[in-house]
Amino acid sequence: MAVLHEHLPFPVRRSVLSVPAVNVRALEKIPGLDCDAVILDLEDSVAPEKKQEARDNLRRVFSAKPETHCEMAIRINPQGSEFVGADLDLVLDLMPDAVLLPKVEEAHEIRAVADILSRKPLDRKPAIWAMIETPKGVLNAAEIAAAGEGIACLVVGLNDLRKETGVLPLPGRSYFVPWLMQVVLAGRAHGVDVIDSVFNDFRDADGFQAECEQGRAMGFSGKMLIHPAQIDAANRSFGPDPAAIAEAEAIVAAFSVAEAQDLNVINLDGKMVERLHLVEAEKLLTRARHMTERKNRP
Ligand SMILES: CC(C)(COP(=O)(O)OP(=O)(O)OC[C@H]1O[C@@H](n2cnc3c(N)ncnc32)[C@H](O)[C@@H]1OP(=O)(O)O)[C@@H](O)C(=O)NCCC(=O)NCCSC(=O)C[C@H](O)C(=O)O
Ligand SMILES: [Mg+2]
Repeated sequence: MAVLHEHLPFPVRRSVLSVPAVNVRALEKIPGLDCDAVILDLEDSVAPEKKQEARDNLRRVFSAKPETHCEMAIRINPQGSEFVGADLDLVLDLMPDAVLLPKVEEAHEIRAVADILSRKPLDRKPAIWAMIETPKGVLNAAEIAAAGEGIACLVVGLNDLRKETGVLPLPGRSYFVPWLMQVVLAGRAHGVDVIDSVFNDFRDADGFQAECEQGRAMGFSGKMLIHPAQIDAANRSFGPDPAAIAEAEAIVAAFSVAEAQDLNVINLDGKMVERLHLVEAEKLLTRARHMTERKNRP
């Protein structure tokens, strides 16, 4: 699983595609998709009477020992549901890169799952990702991000949040923006990655592009997706663009000359550039190199 990610000092999660675990045809497509991560969904996209069939499908997927280019997360059913025990047993058997918990509202939910994962002696434990998709989840996002114990990513779920709050889906997600920013701030404060919500109308390419750009501007690392047609636009929007790469290269070059060695701030073409920008530039170039390597892999 996720072989290229292991060589990266930080994750790349521009495009995080949800694939219903009950849909065999969709599961078979994963190796050919250029997304950074896949969420194998046992929750909302799987009817109650199909949950076991969906788990069996995932056993087959993992028995093929997939060495995919992307992270593999399994989204389990909510804690307290009749399905979660069997879902967690599956996670312990299959050892995906991450387990995604839906509708998380309090930090103890993260710790409970971390505790279950820690009962099995494992070299490498699945990371814990949390869906923030209820009013309480948004209010407690900082506490959830600070739960420690393997929490690695917050994923916003606006479908549930709309259902729970009655806030209307207006253009530009106007009334959701403060809550989205609250999740971004919570994640960034605690070194936890943040992924924007799905965009349901997968045939509306312009609307999707606009929402990716908005998510990028808000500070999200990437977007949860529902359809393969959304992958390229998400990769473009959340990946470094050519202008940003050129700027990063100029910053690295400017700081590498002998006269800049003992300077913390320099003048680069009339703009103040500090060493913190150098760190950012180096990170961006590493990300860009990783993406090019992945595109060029055989
Ligand atoms: C939305 C869909 C049901 C549409 O599916 P379909 O009608 O099959 O679309 P297409 O005919 O356009 O599909 C073309 C081919 O692409 C494959 N496909 C489609 N979706 C996926 C996918 N997600 N992963 C992999 N492959 C996919 C189809 O099989 C077609 O293949 P082929 O027949 O060979 O041409 C469907 O896209 C879908 O089910 N999407 C995912 C739904 C899902 O995962 N829902 C849960 C996540 S959303 C969420 O979590 C919300 C959150 O909780 C919140 O509260 O906001
Ligand atoms: Mg949801």
